[in-house]
Amino acid sequence: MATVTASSFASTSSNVSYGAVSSVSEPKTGYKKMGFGKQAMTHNGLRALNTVDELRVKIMGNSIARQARSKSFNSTRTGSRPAGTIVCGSGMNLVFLGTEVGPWSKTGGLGDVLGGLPPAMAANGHRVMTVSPRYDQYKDAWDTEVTIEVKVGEKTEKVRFFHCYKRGVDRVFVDHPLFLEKVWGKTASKIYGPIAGEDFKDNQLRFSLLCRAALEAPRVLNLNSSKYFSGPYGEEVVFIANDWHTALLPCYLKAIYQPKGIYRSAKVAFCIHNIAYQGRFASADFALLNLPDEFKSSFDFIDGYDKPVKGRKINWMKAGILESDKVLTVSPYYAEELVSTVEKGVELDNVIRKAGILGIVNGMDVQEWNPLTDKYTAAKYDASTVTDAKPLLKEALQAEVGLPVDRDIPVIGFIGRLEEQKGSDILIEAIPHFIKENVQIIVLGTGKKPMEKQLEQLEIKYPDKARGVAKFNVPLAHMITAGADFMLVPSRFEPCGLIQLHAMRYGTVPIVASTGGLVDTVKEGFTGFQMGGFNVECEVVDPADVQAIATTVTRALGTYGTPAFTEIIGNCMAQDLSWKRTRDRW
Ligand SMILES: Nc1ncnc2c1ncn2[C@@H]1O[C@H](COP(=O)(O)OP(=O)(O)O[C@H]2O[C@H](CO)[C@@H](O)[C@H](O)[C@H]2O)[C@@H](O)[C@H]1O
Ligand SMILES: OC[C@H]1O[C@H](O[C@H]2[C@H](O)[C@@H](O)[C@@H](O[C@H]3[C@H](O)[C@@H](O)[C@@H](O)O[C@@H]3CO)O[C@@H]2CO)[C@H](O)[C@@H](O)[C@@H]1O
Repeated sequence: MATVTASSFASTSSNVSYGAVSSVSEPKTGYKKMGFGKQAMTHNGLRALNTVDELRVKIMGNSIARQARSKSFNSTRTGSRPAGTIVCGSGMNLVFLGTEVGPWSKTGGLGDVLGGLPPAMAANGHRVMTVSPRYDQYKDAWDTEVTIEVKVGEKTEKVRFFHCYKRGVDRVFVDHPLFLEKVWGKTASKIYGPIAGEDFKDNQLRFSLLCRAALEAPRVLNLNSSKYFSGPYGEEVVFIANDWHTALLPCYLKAIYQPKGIYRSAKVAFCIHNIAYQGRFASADFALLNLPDEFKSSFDFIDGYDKPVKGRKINWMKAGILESDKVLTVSPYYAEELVSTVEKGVELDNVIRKAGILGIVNGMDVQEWNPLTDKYTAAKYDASTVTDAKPLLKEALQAEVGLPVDRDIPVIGFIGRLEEQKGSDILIEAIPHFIKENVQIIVLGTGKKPMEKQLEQLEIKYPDKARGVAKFNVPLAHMITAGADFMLVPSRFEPCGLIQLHAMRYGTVPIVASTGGLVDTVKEGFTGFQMGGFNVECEVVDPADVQAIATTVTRALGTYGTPAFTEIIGNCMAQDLSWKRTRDRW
């Protein structure tokens, strides 16, 4: 069988060539007609397929090509492959769909996963594409000049695809004013709404368009990105839809494509990164989605809340769960939690129980988060030099945020979106209980305005001890991860959490709430400190949780500078936290 090794991708830079395109007319495609026009693009790297039939011929050819390839991979490598056949390596054609894809767009961990997991899957021999919105004029992604037309709401929208090839992955960006003109690159804050907590009114249309485009991309983009794969991905595809924004993909697949004989064997995996965001809307909005009535029951949902309307509504995530072939989430413990109670499953526990769920713990992007090469930190280090580097990095961090510079004071960091999930409100109440210790604390986050205000108060209340930075600041996130001694993760719930993974790789000891992936990834006394589970009610700050933070922080500070602390740092840094660890399960 053909195998593609990680190292063969490691050095692969993009060899996508779009050639001379100036005189090429645009292929206008209309799904309604199921034809893609006859104007094939003549540039080297990419052309639009002429007809659906042509696509089918290619796919049939592909299975023949695959049989031949299993006899001799070398002949494929040396270029004897017939032009236009799809080469799938030994793996599958994977198409990840998400609203965030790092480093191009990110408000949090979803962007990290869509950034880091696909290259790991590519290195495992799969052909991998990600599809996400083009929120900015990305300087590294080129116009494929392939356009399609899709029905969104009551209108037919023209969508254009941009593309680049990085780390073995075809990164496809969906270009439409609903994304770029709304967001203009402000992807840390404006992907979902004008401000945190407020959604764009047309989000259903935006994400409907995204799902429609994602179903077209594997068919219409004739990608020749690497020497291992060529031609369109075709129909033998596994889609990996991520979170509620992508829940329409399995629905459109079943409603629009499969009845026409297209994507017959395609499968959809639906990955839940956060059950807290489900996409609940008024029932009447079902009409916007352009789905047949038989899908209504998958969306139908009743809750006791008035938002966005009282009582009966539609729930995108529910439909994503029910209409997909496989439901995944980002850690085994979170998978258990989701089906354990109504509260932890956020009223979808019964639906998930019915569908079944598999939890696979997240990996982290060890390329972006590497203490030996980190472009944002002043000293580079690994496990053998961590004790020398940490004091320098700590001093740089203290100076950066304006705290007294003193390498002997243990520093605690916090990084996260300021939502109830992350427990920053509990932390704020806990700080007075431990701030009298020899300690400094630096809190970085953006999100809900009242929580940002709480952060900004820290400096006023504890000028020599605490700083709150209400900004989305990637360099500072790296500096905190490297320069702090402890990383506090006081989440009410945490599907997986990447902060603690980043921290451990940098020899920064995590102090975590015992929930979700924090349970799976941080071992009490070995790689960090567990605080116990917190009250998941978001409206209250439970005094017991405040106390748990204070007690555990004091306990952790007690180990600072001891051989036990050094051992924990060593244990943290000795782990393989990369996607390699979990990609086989995926
Ligand atoms: N102000 C700021 N400035 C700079 N960087 C910031 C920042 N605030 C957050 N970040 C970054 O955003 C990422 C946060 O990732 P997490 O996985 O911890 O949480 P999130 O809740 O967003 O993700 C959800 O999805 C992921 C992926 O599945 C799950 O791990 C997680 O549990 C789930 O809640 C980190 O890379 C962090 O550095
Ligand atoms: O990567 C970080 C997270 O990004 C996603 O979460 C976003 C969510 O999907 C959006 O719907 C929106 O959430 C807002 C929600 O819709 C609104 O009703 C209100 O409750 O405020 C929410 C926050 O603004 O923004 C979320 C990001 O902030 C992704 O779904 C998560 O898995 C990721 O954790």
